[in-house]
Formats: sequence, structure tokens, C-alpha cells
Amino acid sequence: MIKIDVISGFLGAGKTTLIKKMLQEKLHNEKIVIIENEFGEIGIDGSILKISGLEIKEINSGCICCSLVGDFGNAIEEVVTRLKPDRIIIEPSGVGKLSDVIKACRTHKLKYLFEINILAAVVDVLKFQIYINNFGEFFENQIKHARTIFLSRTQNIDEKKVESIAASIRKINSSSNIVTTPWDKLTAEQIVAVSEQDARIALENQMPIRNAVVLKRHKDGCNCGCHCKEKHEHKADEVFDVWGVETPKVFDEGKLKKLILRLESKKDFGMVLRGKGILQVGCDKWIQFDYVHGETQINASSADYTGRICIIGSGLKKDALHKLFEL
Ligand SMILES: Nc1nc2c(ncn2[C@@H]2O[C@H](COP(=O)(O)OP(=O)(O)OP(=O)(O)O)[C@@H](O)[C@H]2O)c(=O)[nH]1
Repeated sequence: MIKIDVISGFLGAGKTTLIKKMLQEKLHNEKIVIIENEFGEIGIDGSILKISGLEIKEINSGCICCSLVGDFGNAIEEVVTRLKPDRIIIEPSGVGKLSDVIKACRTHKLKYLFEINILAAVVDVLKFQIYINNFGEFFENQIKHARTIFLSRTQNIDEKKVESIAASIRKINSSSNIVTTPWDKLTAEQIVAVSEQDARIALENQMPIRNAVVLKRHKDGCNCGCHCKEKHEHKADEVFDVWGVETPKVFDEGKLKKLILRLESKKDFGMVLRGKGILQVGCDKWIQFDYVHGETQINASSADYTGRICIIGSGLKKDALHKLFEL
């Protein structure tokens, strides 16, 4: 049986970071294929994970829960029949619903060839409240259907706050394991062990196969993140925007750092939830940037086939973004 591990989590929560840790420290002896699903046509995570030298299948230009159920099914079929790995790790888009990924796996025509093993959600403690308030429909869905919840950035807040967030998560999902220790204090062995605990039993309880889509009514003032009047269950592309470009432009590194910081301005660019890119900043010099509100990381990167930027948010002002990067 091929193991399927799903590592979900909202935009910028730390999914790729967690997967990298598992791969580098624990799973490097297994034959693994990663299915990456990014919301937007510009895939960045595939390049980041590529350094591990693994087979990566990217499904871009939408998310599994919207229009890509077919593509996701085809990707699984191709991986299962052609590559025959020991394990498939799926990183759904940050705005994907974990319940949709589970459903797509459980109803797949080749489901007898694989079993869902890890069902994890990564939750950024610094953004917990803001995401619950603004994008609760997507955020809570990931928490609710996960068997294991990894809190990220717990090293950046005091333990009382971590406790209170863990208690709020318990109210949404009372049976999950909640990992509160900063990951660098844990071995990948511990991470995989806690994630694999009772996974199958939990899945049976959580996800009875449904033949019909149950529509969730949303009320006035609810926290799903959309602005529409009709009552319906939302797809990610109704709530979130994506702006992505490929560019050969060579940026000035100092200037680039400053303009990435300007993404904080909701007034100028809309609500930017996540930004990432791989860009050339000199003759043989490339950087990779990671933007999450209140936190920007810029690291050296190896050269890529061209420069790429991907911005995800709500109510994005795309023309302003174009101008910002002087494209
Ligand atoms: N300090 C700190 N930084 C973290 C932690 N987890 C992730 N990061 C940083 O947060 C940024 C986003 O992390 P990713 O692993 O790319 O997040 P992701 O969930 O894969 O993001 P998307 O799939 O693009 O939405 C990166 O710069 C990480 O280095 C953490 O626990 N502590």
C-alpha cells in the first residue's frame, strides 16, 4: 500500500518548511513523490523542494477544492501507476479545504492502491485570530479535518498565548494531536511518529463518504471571508485573489527588499496574505523571498529558469502590484 500524507495549512503557515524537515531528516530513504498544489499559475514551492532531489508533481492554476479535482485525480493516477512510490506527500494550496482533498482521495478510482496516512494541518499561532475572523471557512476546515495540528512560530509568543490558541483549536477539533513545541526542538522521527498515530481510525471517524455536497449556509456577518450576498459554500477562488508573473528582470536587491515590505499596505495593494518569489538580483545572484504579514525572509537561491513572483490575498490591487515591481 502506498502511504498518502497530506500536509495542509493556511497561506504561509509553514507546510513546505515542515515537509522539508521530514524529508531531510527522516524520509530520505523512502521513494517519495510530492504533489504540490499552489493557488495561482506560478509554482514556487516545487523549486524550493527540488533541492531535495525528489520527484515533484505540481498542480498550479487553481486549487484542488475549486476546479482542479480532475487534475488532482489524474496526478494521483499517474504517480500511483507510473512512479509507484512508497509514499506520496500532498501539499494542498494554503486556501484549499482539507475535507476536499480527503474526499478526492477516498473516492479515487485507484483508492485500493493507497491509504491515507498522515493528515496534518500547520497553524501559524501569530495569525490564528486574524485568520479565524477573516477566513474562518477555509482555516477551520483544515483544523477540523486534521489528525495532527502543528503550531508554527510558537517560539515567537509566550506560552500562555500558545495555551489559549491550543484551547481554541480543541474546540474546533477535540481529537487531534496538537504539537506546540518549536520544530527545531523536535526530531523528524518525533514529527512523523506523532502524525502517524491512529491516523486511519481518525480518518474513518472524520470522513464518512458523502454522495452529495452538503451546502453550508452562511449568515450575515459570518467569518467566511467572502463579500457575496448568496448563501453557499465558498470556493477558494471566490474569496482569494492571486497575482503572479514570470519575469527575466534583474532587480536591485536593496530596492527589492524595500518594495517587498510595502506589501503590508492594505490601502495600496489590498490584503496581501502571502507573497513569494524567486528573482535574479545580480549577474549570477538569485534570491528567494517569503512574505507573510509582519514577517519577510529573503535568502540566497540557486538560479531558476526565469524569475517568478506570486502574491495571494483578498481584494488585491493587481495594477498596483505590477507597478510596485516595476514590470
Ligand atoms: N520563525 C519561524 N518561521 C517559520 C516557521 N515556519 C515557517 N516559517 C517561515 O515562514 C515562511 C513561510 O513558510 P512556508 O513553509 O513556505 O509556508 P507554506 O505554508 O508552505 O506557505 P504556502 O504554501 O506558500 O502558503 C518561510 O519564510 C519560513 O521560513 C516557524 O515555525 N518559525
